[in-house]
Amino acid sequence: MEGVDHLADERNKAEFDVEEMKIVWAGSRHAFQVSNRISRLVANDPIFEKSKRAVMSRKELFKNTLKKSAHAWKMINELRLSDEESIRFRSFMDQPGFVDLHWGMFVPAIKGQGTEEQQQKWLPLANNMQIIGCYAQTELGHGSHVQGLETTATFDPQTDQFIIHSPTQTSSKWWPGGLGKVSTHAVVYARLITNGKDHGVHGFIVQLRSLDDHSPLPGITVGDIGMKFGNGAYNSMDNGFLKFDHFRIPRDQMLMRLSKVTREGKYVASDVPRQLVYGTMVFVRQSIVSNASNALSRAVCIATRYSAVRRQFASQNGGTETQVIDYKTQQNRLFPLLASAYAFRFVGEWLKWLYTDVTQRLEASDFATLPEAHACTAGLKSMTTSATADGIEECRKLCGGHGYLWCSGLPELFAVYVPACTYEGDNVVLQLQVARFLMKTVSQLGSGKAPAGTTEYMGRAQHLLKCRSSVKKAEDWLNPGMVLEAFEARALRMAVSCANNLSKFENQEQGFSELLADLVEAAIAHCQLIVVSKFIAKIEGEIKGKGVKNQLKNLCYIYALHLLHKHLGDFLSTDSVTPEQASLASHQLRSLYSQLRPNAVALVDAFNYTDHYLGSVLGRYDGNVYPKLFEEALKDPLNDSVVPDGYHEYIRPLIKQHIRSARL
Ligand SMILES: CCCCCCCCCCCCCCCCCCC/C=C/C(=O)SCCNC(=O)CCNC(=O)[C@H](O)C(C)(C)COP(=O)(O)OP(=O)(O)OC[C@H]1O[C@@H](n2cnc3c(N)ncnc32)[C@H](O)[C@@H]1OP(=O)(O)O
Ligand SMILES: Cc1cc2nc3c(=O)[nH]c(=O)nc-3n(C[C@H](O)[C@H](O)[C@H](O)COP(=O)(O)OP(=O)(O)OC[C@H]3O[C@@H](n4cnc5c(N)ncnc54)[C@H](O)[C@@H]3O)c2cc1C
Repeated sequence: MEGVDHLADERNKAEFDVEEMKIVWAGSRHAFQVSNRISRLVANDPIFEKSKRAVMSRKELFKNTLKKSAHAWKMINELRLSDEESIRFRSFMDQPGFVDLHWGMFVPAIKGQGTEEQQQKWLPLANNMQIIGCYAQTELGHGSHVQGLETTATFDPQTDQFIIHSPTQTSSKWWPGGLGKVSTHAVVYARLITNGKDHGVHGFIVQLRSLDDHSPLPGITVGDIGMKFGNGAYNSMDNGFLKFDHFRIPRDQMLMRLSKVTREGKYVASDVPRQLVYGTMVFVRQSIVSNASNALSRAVCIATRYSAVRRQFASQNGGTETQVIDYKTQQNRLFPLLASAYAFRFVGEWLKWLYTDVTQRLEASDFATLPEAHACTAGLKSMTTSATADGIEECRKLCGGHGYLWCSGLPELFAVYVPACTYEGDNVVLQLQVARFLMKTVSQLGSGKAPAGTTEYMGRAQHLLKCRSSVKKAEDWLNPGMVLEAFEARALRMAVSCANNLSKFENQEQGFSELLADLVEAAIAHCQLIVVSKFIAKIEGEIKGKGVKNQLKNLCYIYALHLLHKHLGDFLSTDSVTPEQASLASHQLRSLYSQLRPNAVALVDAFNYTDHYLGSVLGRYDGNVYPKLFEEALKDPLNDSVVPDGYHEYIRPLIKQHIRSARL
């Protein structure tokens, strides 16, 4: 029934102040107000309608993205929206497009790697979108191995120019978003060569297309790399290829904040770590962690509301059928994902703080925390995106058959989200960076250099390598100290075990490659510890609103104990818990699920998502699922006619042939 809230009973059960939880979720009252206002602004504008994306051709979808982006830009300017509001605007617009790379990577690359002079020249043009840029790093032959890139930038002292060239087919740029059809400029990563010497990979600002008619400049071959996974989905983005044929740019278009080439062709490296050339990736990895909580919370919101609407099988005493959310199996699959969405939100907030802190330190030439910032951004990007991609797919299954329908919103969400496990660094490659960092930290234990930040716990190795968990009853698993100790012991023991095994190899690099799988596991254990510890820190802070803290505590322990259950092998094999303690954890987890159950719908309402943003018939706020599923079905182009196109060519002859042969 239209206008009826089919989830009203669920909402009435809530034991906490949902409005206050909305503020916790948003991060602050101000952030909530911005999100609330901007999400409704987007939802109420018909230009941002998105339900037809699955049936649009690639060209229609791309043009629709251009239209939406241009309209968004007009509104942003007319309404004089702040940066924060504009970022929210883009997020609620919910359509991947060239603007993401322009604002998300091109502009940050110039800010991070350009000199003051270069920033003054290029940023006003980029900020006004008089030029549109992308981030052209990956090539056909190399993505992960950045030092293996083949594009060259050779300095020509005669003309004071760099000659940008793609010497092989594998050196063609391949994948950059916004490159295929839109970008006028790119930050291109190429091997810098001066006087015949290769100085490794550096960034250059390169104009690709004419600002008059958009045609590629002579010496540039550029286009789109073709359709990607899923209908609609990430196909709104023009990921592109790019080949240079001895293309010339002025010397001052090398991004020279970190190192430079003089008029005479002398290469001058500054004393800052060369890894700062990877700074844009660190920035984006940090933002991807916050985005993981957005994507996962959307999927969880859909699956939770639908699980409360959906009923299957009568209870034993007859009567009404059971809401599927009441099955313990459903809770065991769904509630940890709900808890993960909150966990990733809070670790995302913390990572933003860490990123701001390291940026300020770098400006003051303090590079001490750079390795940790790299390890945290890489590891958390990897861990949260993998868990989110798996979580979205689990939510689809939690919605049964209807979850597979496009209008559930879940297939498209999955198709758009899943490349996050690959872009900005393949998730395994990134965990190996964390593992390297951990092995270095372990090797320095006892050297007098106390580990700090997220590896501080390793400084308590003497205790953590020996301790036995003191959990004796199920409620002990609600003790933050006991939970943390189990996670710290597991992470440290896995890292130390890897380090011990590594030390048995004469050649460290060979040992590292033999032990890759174990190293990844150790890195994941460390990252999970970070997420658990930041969630615990959150619930130990000040939290307003009736019952809000209590709900967050339940979510925090569900998050931690489900990880313990999922990775029980690690916890048992490292003796971090006993089988009896593990069984007490499972008991506690079941009890937490029961406590969470009446609050489940209210906990997803706290995300404050509009129906437009969710884009799901199953996740509608009012729970009016069945009539709307019919409405959606009837909108499908196949239902435009009763007898389908192709009947006369292909169905009728078959049937007629059958009738003829049956008569014979
Ligand atoms: C119209 C509306 C407008 C409104 C406006 C709205 C605004 C909208 C904003 C939108 C924002 C959206 C956000 C963006 C969306 C993103 C979309 C995705 C697009 C995807 C882009 C990409 O994928 S770009 C390409 C990414 N590529 C990679 O990630 C490559 C992965 N590989 C690497 O990073 C590295 O090569 C490595 C980490 C694998 C290292 O390899 P290697 O060992 O060979 O390294 P080195 O020898 O170079 O270095 C070794 C040494 O350095 C340390 N190190 C490595 N990386 C770093 C680092 N980043 N920082 C610090 N240190 C680093 C490494 O650990 C080693 O240290 P040792 O001590 O020597 O061990
Ligand atoms: C949707 C999308 C958007 C993108 N946008 C951009 C963009 O805007 N700009 C840009 O420059 N790039 C972009 N990329 C490229 C992206 O950054 C790379 O694809 C990514 O970094 C992975 O690199 P790769 O493709 O070389 O994977 P590969 O490294 O070839 O990975 C293949 C397999 O090998 C494994 N592997 C590789 N190295 C190791 C190792 N050392 N140890 C163990 N296993 C290993 C990986 O785990 C993986 O299983 C985009 C990619 C996608 C999918």
